[in-house]
Amino acid sequence: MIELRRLHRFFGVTRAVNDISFEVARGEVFGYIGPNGAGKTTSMRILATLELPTYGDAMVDGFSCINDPDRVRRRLGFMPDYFGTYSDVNCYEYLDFFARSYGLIGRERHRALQRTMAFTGLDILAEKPIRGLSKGMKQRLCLGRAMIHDPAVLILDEPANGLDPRARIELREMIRQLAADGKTVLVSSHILTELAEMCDRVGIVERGQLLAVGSVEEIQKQQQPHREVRIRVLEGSALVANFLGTKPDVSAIRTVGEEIRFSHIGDRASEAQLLKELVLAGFQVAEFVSEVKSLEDVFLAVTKGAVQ
Ligand SMILES: Nc1ncnc2c1ncn2[C@@H]1O[C@H](COP(=O)(O)OP(=O)(O)OP(=O)(O)O)[C@@H](O)[C@H]1O
Repeated sequence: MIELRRLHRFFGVTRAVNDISFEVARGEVFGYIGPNGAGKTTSMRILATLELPTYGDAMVDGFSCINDPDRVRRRLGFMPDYFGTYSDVNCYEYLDFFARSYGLIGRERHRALQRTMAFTGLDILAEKPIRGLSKGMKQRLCLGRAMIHDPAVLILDEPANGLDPRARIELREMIRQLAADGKTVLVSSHILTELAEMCDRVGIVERGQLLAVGSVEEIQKQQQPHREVRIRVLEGSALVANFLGTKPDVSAIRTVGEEIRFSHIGDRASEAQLLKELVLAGFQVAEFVSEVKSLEDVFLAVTKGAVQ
């Protein structure tokens, strides 16, 4: 549904986007992560047809942002990182204005407004003037504005910026719900942990370049192919250590009391197989924990902290 094809955008000597390519499938939530100035906003603005690339192209549902901007706009909702809200209108009037701008009329517009206000939880605040809304509610309103024409693709530029923990969780749930409804979502952030739970895949960008792409687990595997595993048995840890020593994908075995730690090369399935073998060998395994690097760790391993 989204495709960046060798996308470039230069501003003078600044290579804001420098040869970025990736694809996002229907119903997927893709996290676009990078430090300030990495090029996230610029590539999202190109997808939203607000900016033209220097080279390359960006596609939405198969339509080019350069050659077919009107078709792209029909299929895409964009929530910018800074958005203007008209403070003297109420929530209903604000969304109604955008519904009319998208050419929705009559019953269709009414249904779009009902659907959007119910989804964003703004139905109870329909009459409230925008100047009286909290930051979290304004963010919901802006999400509502981006989805009023029921687009297949949503581009959300740092939507969680400045939200309190509860509002962040609510936003995450709304994004997951959109994906469950078949929408494709590209969401950016420089707050890494915030994206880990809501994204199917992430792309890490820095200085206009895509440094890594895939699920957090895949990127973690590329960075460090083995995982640290910690197991606890009720008794016989020395025997377990001997048993593990016979396995070719296990190394660096350490025993502390009834706890055994080791490095394991393999995926989740081979870990589960190892656990099964331990249990079948008669060991009473009380705990089996595999430590996956957090998104934060992956990000630090991939990026260099460079700015331009
Ligand atoms: N219109 C412009 N003119 C000149 N330089 C620009 C322009 N827009 C962006 N840049 C530069 O391009 C680079 C990438 O900026 P961009 O806003 O895309 O990054 P970002 O990853 O979205 O960062 P942030 O998290 O701060 O929003 C930066 O160095 C920025 O200064």
